[in-house]
Amino acid sequence: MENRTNSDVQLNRSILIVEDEEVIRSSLAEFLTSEGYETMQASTVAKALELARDRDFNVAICDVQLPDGDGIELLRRLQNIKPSIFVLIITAYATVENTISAFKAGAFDYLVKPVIFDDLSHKLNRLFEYQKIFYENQILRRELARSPGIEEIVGSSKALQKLQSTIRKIAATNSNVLLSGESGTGKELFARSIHSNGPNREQRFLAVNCGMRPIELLESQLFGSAASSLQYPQAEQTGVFKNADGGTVYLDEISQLPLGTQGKLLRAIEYGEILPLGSAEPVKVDVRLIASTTRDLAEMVKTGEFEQDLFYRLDGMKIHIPALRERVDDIPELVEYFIAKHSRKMGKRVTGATSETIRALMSAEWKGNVRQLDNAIERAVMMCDDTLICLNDLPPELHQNEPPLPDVDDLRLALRHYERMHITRVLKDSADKREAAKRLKLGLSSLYRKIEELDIELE
Ligand SMILES: Nc1ncnc2c1ncn2[C@@H]1O[C@H](COP(=O)(O)OP(=O)(O)OP(=O)(O)O)[C@@H](O)[C@H]1O
Repeated sequence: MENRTNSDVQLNRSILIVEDEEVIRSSLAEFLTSEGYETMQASTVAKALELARDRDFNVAICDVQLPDGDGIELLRRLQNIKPSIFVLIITAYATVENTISAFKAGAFDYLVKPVIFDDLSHKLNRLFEYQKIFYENQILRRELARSPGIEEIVGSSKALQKLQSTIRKIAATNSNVLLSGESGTGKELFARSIHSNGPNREQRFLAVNCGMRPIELLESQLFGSAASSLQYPQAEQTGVFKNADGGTVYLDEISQLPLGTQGKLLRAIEYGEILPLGSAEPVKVDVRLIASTTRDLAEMVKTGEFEQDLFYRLDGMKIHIPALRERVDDIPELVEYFIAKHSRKMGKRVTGATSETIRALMSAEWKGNVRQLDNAIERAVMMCDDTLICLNDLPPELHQNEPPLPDVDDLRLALRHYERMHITRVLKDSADKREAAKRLKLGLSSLYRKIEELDIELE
């Protein structure tokens, strides 16, 4: 557990001043510098947004009337770029309308012109005090939510909710389970969750990778071996089936289990009995078996690579974990979770990602699924010099080939852009349009209509 206390929260004391009147702007800058703050100055909305993208600050003081827009609109756009920003609005008159619209838009407080420095100083002190408590609470909430040892399955897409509900039902039964899905989708995490929600949660959960070779080592790891027979002195003598007696054995990538070993496993399932290597004495065991596979076991039965009876024993309780690209709605939550995890580990204060970064992450292919996303975020947190991860912090392959993202706020245009990117990618990855339509869960004629509507170029 990380030893972080509330007093570790170090606030960034840079302030952006957005004011078109040069005299007011520079006198504010001079006063704030003398109070120990770092300042940046902008005279227009455009310049303020440019600075917000490039520089690190979390407080802005904005005039309500600017040559190219108004301060309230600027506040909204600043919050899009830096969601954690605190804004003080400067108004010419303290009218009720002005004040209400500033607070409604999310301003922390407002100042009336001419700005009284004492008043400004007082409001900034209050703001920084509040900001400190805000960050401390955020850290505490995360610490509480992510206590080590508790397996957390992150995401709330429809697919994941359905999966969680199936898992809860299956977990309670103590039956054997087969988890299928691409590498990195979270099969082991789900296996642990099944175990810890099951009746034998107090007992052990032991995992073995079925790709382990040579076969004797794998078998002695699984079923144990009589001491005299040990060719491999490092092998376990008791084996995981016995060590996990009463609990769960997780067989990772069961498709790699040699045929001979599959027969022995079937015996363990059917009769609750194992035969340690080099022993003539069967040993009784009572374990829940959870196996995972990235391959289609039914196909392997057809080609004679997988024992049919073992397949039937496992396939009854099969759960498929969808690939990450099939549940993109989980990505923002996973990103937040991994940012918190890695920034805590690295002692950094990265609190999120810009919306264009989230968009890029949601349109990536994620062949390595959640594991690849976890690695990408770890790298991004390491690269990030700000409080928010931006596109350039991502591994190059994740943003170099992206078509330019629309610089628009219009939701319909942004969705159209995303839809176009998504359909183009699925088309590229599919053998033909029929397959693409199936993957997109669209009728073939709807796919043709989309291609035309969205002006998608076909290769
Ligand atoms: N929904 C999730 N929430 C949080 N972390 C996740 C989630 N899914 C996967 N992970 C994390 O992603 C990584 C890969 O998951 P895991 O090892 O369970 O995948 P797997 O499908 O068993 O992979 P493989 O087939 O390669 O063994 C782990 O660090 C896991 O904790």
